[in-house]
Amino acid sequence: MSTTPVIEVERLNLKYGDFHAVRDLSFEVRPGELYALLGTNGAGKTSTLETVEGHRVPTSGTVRVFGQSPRDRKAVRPRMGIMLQDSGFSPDLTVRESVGLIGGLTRRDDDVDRVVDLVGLNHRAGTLVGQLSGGEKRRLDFATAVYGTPELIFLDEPTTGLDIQSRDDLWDAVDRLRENGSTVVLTTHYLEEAQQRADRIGLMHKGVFHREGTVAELTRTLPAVITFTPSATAPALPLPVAAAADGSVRVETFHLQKDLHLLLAWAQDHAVELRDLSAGPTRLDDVFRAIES
Ligand SMILES: Nc1ncnc2c1ncn2[C@@H]1O[C@H](COP(=O)(O)OP(=O)(O)OP(=O)(O)O)[C@@H](O)[C@H]1O
Repeated sequence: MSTTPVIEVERLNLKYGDFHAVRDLSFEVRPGELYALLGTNGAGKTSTLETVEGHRVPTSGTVRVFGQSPRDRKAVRPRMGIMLQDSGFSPDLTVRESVGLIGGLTRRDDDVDRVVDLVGLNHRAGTLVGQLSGGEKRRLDFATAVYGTPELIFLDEPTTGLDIQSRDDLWDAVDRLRENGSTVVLTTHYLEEAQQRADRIGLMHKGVFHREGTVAELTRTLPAVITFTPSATAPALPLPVAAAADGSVRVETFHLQKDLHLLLAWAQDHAVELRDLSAGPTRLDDVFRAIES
């Protein structure tokens, strides 16, 4: 597989009038990666993605997709599938007719029924778009991204409005596309999905990267947390803790396994019950919450 980046963004700046929405942003997405562009509201994710997709001209900086300008639509557009937040299909067309239009719009070939089946809408193939539920419409949006199995797929909040089964189905379909070699760029506010699936994450805040790296690299920057409530008669604890008014205590540690072992051994030796014990690695949510603190 080629190691030339699929997407190269170098010192991208985007301004809306006097407002500087994206500042000197640089990143690349490698072949076969699932790259998640995450961030706080108004961080500049949509503006960045619109530029990478070729819909917006940078104020300054360079964006290359497959080594070319994404504004070169003929060369680049057929190679990328975009799932927008709303594809804007006519409510008067059926699902099958709508999926049939995607080929003409994207200049990719595929079998309409295969795609309808892939996005789980075969039981609705003859239904008018205007009569679909919110989740079914979202699956139709997904069809625009996967039609013709493009090399690069943009998924903008793909699972918003989907029930758990539909989410699993969508991610199964994404997994199959990745097995086939597709590169995926994801935006989502469901951090768990990014934590589970992203190879790398660009975490944006106010137009720049707050952090960029693998989930492990991002979460490693914050301590893991152990919380529990010791019994009132417990002897001195074996670790420094922060106590809360309700009697619970909190341990912050970069050595979770070692400190948890120490604590459990101490509790066993002193016959102390650690009520409501919880211990876990740092989550992406914590990295997010730390942005503004
Ligand atoms: N057309 C526009 N004109 C003026 N300002 C804009 C325009 N589009 C976006 N902005 C501003 O630029 C900033 C970045 O917006 P953008 O939509 O890229 O952020 P985002 O990270 O996608 O946010 P969200 O998570 O809330 O969707 C925001 O402050 C937004 O108000």
